[in-house]
Amino acid sequence: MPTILGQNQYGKAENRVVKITRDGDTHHIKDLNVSVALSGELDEVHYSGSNANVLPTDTTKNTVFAFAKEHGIESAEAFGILLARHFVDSCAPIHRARIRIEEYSWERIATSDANSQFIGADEVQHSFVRKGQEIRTAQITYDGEGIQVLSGLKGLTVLNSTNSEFWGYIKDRYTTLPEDYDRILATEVASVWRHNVTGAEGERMPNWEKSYAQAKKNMLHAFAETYSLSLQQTLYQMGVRVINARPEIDEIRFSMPNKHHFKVDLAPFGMKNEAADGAVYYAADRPYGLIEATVLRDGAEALIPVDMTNL
Ligand SMILES: O=c1[nH]c(=O)c2[nH]c(=O)[nH]c2[nH]1
Repeated sequence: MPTILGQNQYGKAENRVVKITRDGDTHHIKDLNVSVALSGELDEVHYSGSNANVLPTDTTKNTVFAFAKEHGIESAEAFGILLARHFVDSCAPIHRARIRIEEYSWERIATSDANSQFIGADEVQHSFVRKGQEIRTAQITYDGEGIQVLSGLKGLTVLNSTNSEFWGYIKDRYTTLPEDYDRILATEVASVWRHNVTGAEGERMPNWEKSYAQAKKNMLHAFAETYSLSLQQTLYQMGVRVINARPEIDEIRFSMPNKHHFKVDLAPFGMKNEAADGAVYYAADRPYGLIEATVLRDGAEALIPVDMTNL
């Protein structure tokens, strides 16, 4: 049976690069997990084993670390753009580069303790505690012409202890869920948004750090401020808020598990357990409802993949 090679890509995955920048005694930290995937004229290495067009994955790893030293890491997005352009523009057989980045954030340890050896300082300039909140993500793809920048986050867990209802749904012979007029709404937000940059010569890039902070802030505010009749409605409002607030973002997709909190039946113990009185809930971890949707600026093209598990 004749066979042919299909889609293929290669590169070094999960390069854990930590860059410290010193500003006098004040240190700054960038902590990234960078994965490189290259594609192009790579049929021969699969068919005959000829490595003539192969830039070793080991070299792609070295490039990540060397670029961190040479250029610094201003933001995950800016670093990813530099790398993607480098691989495609400097290596003829490579036609496309995809750089995926996870960023772990750190905050300074505050020491207002009188016994601290760092007298007078509220924060130790070189001591950090890992932030337990979300992981920031970025994916940059470059094909020699256009650039696509997807930014995002995952693991951002949020909860509203009221202002959420769920009722009026279809009821068939298998429906047992009681209608709820005051429930907990909790989810772990995973989101990816697309910037309307093209990579054209002379194009002004967004301030990536500010754009990220504002996108996150807007989605959190929308989560808190939406009186919710369903998680779907809340999700849509979160997307609307980001698109309306950030002109550089044209598309945003969310994957949000409904982290169910069920009121425990305390009737056997002669106790009422109502939301209005402050209830006790059982936090179930699975199964969970999984609510996913994209929100687009009117006229924008939907380009974020439906399955964003690996983004
Ligand atoms: O916000 C919700 N959306 C649903 O589609 C759904 N389905 C369900 O059982 N509970 C919920 N909650």
